[in-house]
Amino acid sequence: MLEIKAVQKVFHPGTVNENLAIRNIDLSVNQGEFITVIGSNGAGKSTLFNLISGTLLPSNGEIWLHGKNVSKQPEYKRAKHIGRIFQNPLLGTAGNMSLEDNMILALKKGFKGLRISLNHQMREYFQEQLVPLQMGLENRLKDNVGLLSGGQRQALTLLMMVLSKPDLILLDEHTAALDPKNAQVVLDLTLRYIREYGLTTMMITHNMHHAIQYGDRILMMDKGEIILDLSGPEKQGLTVEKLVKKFQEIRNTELENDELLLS
Ligand SMILES: Nc1ncnc2c1ncn2[C@@H]1O[C@H](COP(=O)(O)OP(=O)(O)OP(=O)(O)O)[C@@H](O)[C@H]1O
Repeated sequence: MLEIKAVQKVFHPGTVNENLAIRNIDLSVNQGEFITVIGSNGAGKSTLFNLISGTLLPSNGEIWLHGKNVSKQPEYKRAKHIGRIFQNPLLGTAGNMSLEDNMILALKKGFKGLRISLNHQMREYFQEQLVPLQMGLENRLKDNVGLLSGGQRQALTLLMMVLSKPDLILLDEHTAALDPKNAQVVLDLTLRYIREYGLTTMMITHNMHHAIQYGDRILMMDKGEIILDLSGPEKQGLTVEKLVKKFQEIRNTELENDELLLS
């Protein structure tokens, strides 16, 4: 469903600050696949997501989504098909709008153009959706989202993303800014939604244990390249130690820092 063909991204080309952030990436993502993405700081993970979502356009190469070349398509057009959640819990929802208004916006996006208005039935539907979060949000439909905690807000962002029925979801360290308890709640919810709705997902994490434990496939990035791409039995037998060893074999070097090992 997503094809990345020989994509490169150069920042500040032709200047002293020229930076080849994405070297030459080929990647094919299948429908329903759950991919974890790891790599040290500056490896190019977020830049790759920016290229997929259209925040950035590639310097070379092509990006295809559902058989369509979207390489030059602006972000707002791709946003109909791609849901993205960032580390910052404030980014996915509008803090100055109520929960119900936020949710109706997400629902409208999911029904792509249908007129939907907020009525009693809709409120009941929203409440039904919020109950499983176990955060009491079903009783706070009229509260401004700005009043919610970071964990509550990130859980709401996830729910809204599911309501908007994206074809592909990009999770950019979306639990990293939360305290451990809320991070686990949001991660569990993420895994539940991915399973229940068969969401095609790419998830950046600095937690190698999570990267190994979850998903069908693991990508390791380094210096703008995908240096490891494991799935099936190869992924099942992985441990953090084996991953580190593989990195060292591929790069013929010690890890430059222990960022990859943070857990
Ligand atoms: N908008 C930008 N302008 C210039 N350089 C950028 C820009 N965005 C990223 N870079 C550079 O591209 C390289 C890759 O950065 P990127 O943010 O993709 O790494 P990352 O793997 O997501 O790292 P981290 O784990 O620290 O978030 C870095 O050298 C970074 O400085």
